[in-house]
Amino acid sequence: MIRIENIHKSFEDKQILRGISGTFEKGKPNLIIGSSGTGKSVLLKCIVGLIPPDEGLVYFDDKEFTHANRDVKTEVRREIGMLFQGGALFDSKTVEQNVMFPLDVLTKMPKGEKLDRVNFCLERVGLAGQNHKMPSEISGGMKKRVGIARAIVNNSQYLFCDEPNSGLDPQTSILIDDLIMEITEEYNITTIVVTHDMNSVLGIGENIMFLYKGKKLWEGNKNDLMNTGVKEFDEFVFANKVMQKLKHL
Ligand SMILES: Nc1ncnc2c1ncn2[C@@H]1O[C@H](COP(=O)(O)OP(=O)(O)OP(=O)(O)O)[C@@H](O)[C@H]1O
Repeated sequence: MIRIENIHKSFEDKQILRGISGTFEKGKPNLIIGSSGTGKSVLLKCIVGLIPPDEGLVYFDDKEFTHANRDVKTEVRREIGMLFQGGALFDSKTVEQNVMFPLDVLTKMPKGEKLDRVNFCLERVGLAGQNHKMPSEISGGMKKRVGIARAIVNNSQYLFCDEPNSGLDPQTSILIDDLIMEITEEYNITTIVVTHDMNSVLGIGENIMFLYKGKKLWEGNKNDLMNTGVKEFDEFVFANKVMQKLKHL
C-alpha cells in the first residue's frame, strides 16, 4: 500500500500539485487519470522520488519515504519497478539483457539464477524464447511486455506505469492492461498506472483518482463513474464519444 499526504509541488511560480492526499491499495491497479498537463506525471515522479515534493509525505507501507535516510530510500527503491512511457528499453541490449539489467545492478545473484528469473518473467509476460531478439526486431506491444518483465524481475512490491498504452492499438492496449492487472493481483503488489485512456479506466479502473489542475477532484471505482456529480470529471470522461453514447443508453 502507498499513502500520500498533502503533496504540493511548484515549478518556479507555477503551482502544479495543490495538496493531494490518497491511498493506493495493494493487489489491484490504482489509476491516476486526468487531462493533459494536469499533473499526473509530476505526482508519479513525486511518489517515486524522482522529483522532491515541496510539501507532503509519501508512505510505502509503513515507511515514510520523502524524508527517509539514504538506507531506507535505497531499501524502498529496490522494491520499485517502473514501466516508462514508450518502454524505454536499451536499444543496444537484447530482450534478455534488458530484463536482466535490474538484477545486474541491484543484486549479486549468480548468472544462472539471474537467467532463471529472467526466463520466468519472460514466460509470465508471454515472451518465452524471445531472449535474443533486439528491441528493433519486436513490436510495440512486445516492447511493453519486455518493460513489464523488467519492472517485476526484482520481485518488485511497487509497480509504476506511466501511460502504458501510449502508441499501442486498442486491442494490444487491452492485453497490456490485463497483464498489468493480472500481475498486480497474482503477486499482490501495489500498482499505480497514470493514464488518460478511457478504455483503461473502464477495463481496470478499480481504484481511480481523478486530478484536475493539480487537485484531486474525485476518487472511486469504474462502476461509479457515470454519476459522480463532478462537472470537471464528466467533461473529461464524456469528451469520449463512446462514453457519451453509453451515458444516453
Ligand atoms: N521539470 C519540470 N519543470 C517545469 N515544469 C514542469 C516540469 N515537469 C512538468 N512540468 C509542468 O507541469 C505540468 C504538469 O505536467 P505533467 O507532465 O504532470 O502533466 P500530465 O497530467 O502527466 O500530462 P500528460 O497526460 O500530457 O502526460 C505541465 O504544465 C508541465 O509543463
